[in-house]
Amino acid sequence: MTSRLVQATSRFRSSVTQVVRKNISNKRFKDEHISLLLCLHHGLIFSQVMEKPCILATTLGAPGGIYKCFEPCIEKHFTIIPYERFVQMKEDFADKIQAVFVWGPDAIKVDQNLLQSLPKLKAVVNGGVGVDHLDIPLINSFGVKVTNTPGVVDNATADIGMSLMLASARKIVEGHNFSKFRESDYFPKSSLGTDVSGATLGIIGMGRIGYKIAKRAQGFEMKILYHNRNRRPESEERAVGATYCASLKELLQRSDFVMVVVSLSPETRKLIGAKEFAMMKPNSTLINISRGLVVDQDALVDALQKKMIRAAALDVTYPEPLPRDHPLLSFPNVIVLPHLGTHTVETTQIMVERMVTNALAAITGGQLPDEVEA
Ligand SMILES: O=C(O)C(=O)CO
Repeated sequence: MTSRLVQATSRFRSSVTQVVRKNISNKRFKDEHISLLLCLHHGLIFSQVMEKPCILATTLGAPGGIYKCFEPCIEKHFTIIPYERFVQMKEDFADKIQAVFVWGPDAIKVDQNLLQSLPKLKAVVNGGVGVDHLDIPLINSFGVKVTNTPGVVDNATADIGMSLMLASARKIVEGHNFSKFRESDYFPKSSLGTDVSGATLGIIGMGRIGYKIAKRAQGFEMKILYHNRNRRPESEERAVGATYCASLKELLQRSDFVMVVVSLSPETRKLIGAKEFAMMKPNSTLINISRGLVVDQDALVDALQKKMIRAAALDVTYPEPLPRDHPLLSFPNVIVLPHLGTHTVETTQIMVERMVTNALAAITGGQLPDEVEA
């Protein structure tokens, strides 16, 4: 009798599992259905459905989670647990998650609590290059590695920097708004732009992205200055004709466009503040594509109000996005983007593939292509 019951239960489990699997792979079940089934049959089918290693994806499924369309590339190797589902069913997922995927300064904090709740975690895998939002020593103290995607983001981020510089110089956003909402037929003369060609560009931070910007600026016949922790005579100065400024002050005093590309660290936090704005030319433009906190935003508002600089163009702010009533959004000469540095289909695809490679390496104990050391 007992053995017949065991056999019947086992047949029932296997037919339920097959139905669930088929419907998951055909995408006929919605997330809620899957969650419900997993709850109902927890213990019966769970281990069979979750046969791939699990990752916790922190913003994949969020409203506007742009990475959703890249799920197939991840799902080849992993079962994705969106953060929202994890929060609802922590006990079910906690000991199955082996990697956490985060995208830049994500809404979700990888903190002590989260790390403590994931005993099988091997890696925190970051999309993008900046890892200032991750406490690497803390993460490493749990025996967990951190990876990012260097190199992959350089062209797209440099392109955003150039787009912001050109858009600000040539009043692209103001011109568009005039065309769309105009109250008269004449674009005001006071709205004349300024030349990029032949102007002086000061790049703060001559890493891989700074170098890509310098290469692009060369095509615009710009004079290129740079300020960096280390001088880069071989690759940067000779290749792109950039001139090193040992002091930030010199760069600020000489540049028509100041492009901030440094990564955020305790040394670069509020690197550009009231003192620095006072050094800039009154017709200069500040472009920030690094992290919002590298610029003191209150000092920027003050500098714009006092016309100490001509304009600002920002891909990054704090917070992101800015509240709609933030004073920076009230200036016609300020462009604010919602951190679009890497947002192209091609770059994001490569970024996700690199994240998958890093996660697989961490889980299988292989060599990590992009480990970030503390
Ligand atoms: O790669 C990053 O960290 C970025 O923020 C690109 O904009």
